[in-house]
Amino acid sequence: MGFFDKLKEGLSKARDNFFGGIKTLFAGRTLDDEVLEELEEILIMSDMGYETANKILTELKIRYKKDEVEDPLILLRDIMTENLEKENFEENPNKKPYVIFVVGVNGSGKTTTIAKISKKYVSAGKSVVLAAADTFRAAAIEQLKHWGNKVGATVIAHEHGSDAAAVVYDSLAHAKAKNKDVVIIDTAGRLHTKSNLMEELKKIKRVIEKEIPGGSDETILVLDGTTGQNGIQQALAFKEAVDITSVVVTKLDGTAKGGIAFSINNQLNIPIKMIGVGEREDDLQMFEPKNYVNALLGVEE
Ligand SMILES: Nc1nc2c(ncn2[C@@H]2O[C@H](COP(=O)(O)OP(=O)(O)OP(=O)(O)O)[C@@H](O)[C@H]2O)c(=O)[nH]1
Repeated sequence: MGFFDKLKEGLSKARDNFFGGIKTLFAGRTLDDEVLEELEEILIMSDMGYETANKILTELKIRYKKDEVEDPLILLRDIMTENLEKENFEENPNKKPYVIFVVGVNGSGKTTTIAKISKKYVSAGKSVVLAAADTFRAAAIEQLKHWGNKVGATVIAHEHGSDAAAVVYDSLAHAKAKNKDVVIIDTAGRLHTKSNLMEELKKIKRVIEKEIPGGSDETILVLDGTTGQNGIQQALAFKEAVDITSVVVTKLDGTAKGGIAFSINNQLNIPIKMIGVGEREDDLQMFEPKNYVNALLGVEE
């Protein structure tokens, strides 16, 4: 299956329940008040947030009149796509070691994401170090070792319960000493309290900044796409603690809504890097706004 077909299959719940209805709604009709009202309802229900839905509608009304478009669905597709486009920060993959700091609550899909990113680098001939800095959950270290073995990355781990920042320090020292290309840092998704977790992440950030000029190259937040507005609140807390550079949204196959991507872009103002649309490893794809919107709306192009 090609990646667009996978994306389409993964987003079928969101398309069947919300966005796909727009195609039927628009079919053979002009965009009168009745149609626009129904569209507004669909957009708001999809989890994209009231403000974003209104922004898209306003733009649609203006451009529909001005551009004299033939197919309003394509115009809507373009406006939704523009709404998701956000310039990604500049990656400098030749910097050594290139440091990727990964955060997110337990179960969001952090491990799957780290495995996928590691594999990408190893396949490109780069040496990868994985830092097992989730020392709180016993199984997390084993899980990371398993993935390290599978993809061919070195895993630096201490004992369960040890200081997470020390694991990060050792991983960076190892990478520098052995001239490794990439360091990916796995972190805890839960500690005794939320403030403990944020303090631990800040401490790790300080260690990275001390050891690597300019700090981490990327700080990725992994977010479960089925959590809706709760997930956005969660993301704000992480953003405040560690300056997120991009978001990976997982489990989009498990949501009937799918508007969360728009909320991330607009409410959090952070670009989306990848999306997960299934449990298999190759279901985590680079995020392409136009493909995403085409798959949601059922537009073939
Ligand atoms: N349906 C679906 N499941 C996913 C996706 N991404 C991850 N999962 C599943 O979600 C579960 C949690 O993923 P992990 O990668 O283990 O998550 P984690 O954040 O590392 O969680 P902990 O190990 O608990 O910290 C696993 O069962 C994954 O297979 C996705 O895009 N779609």
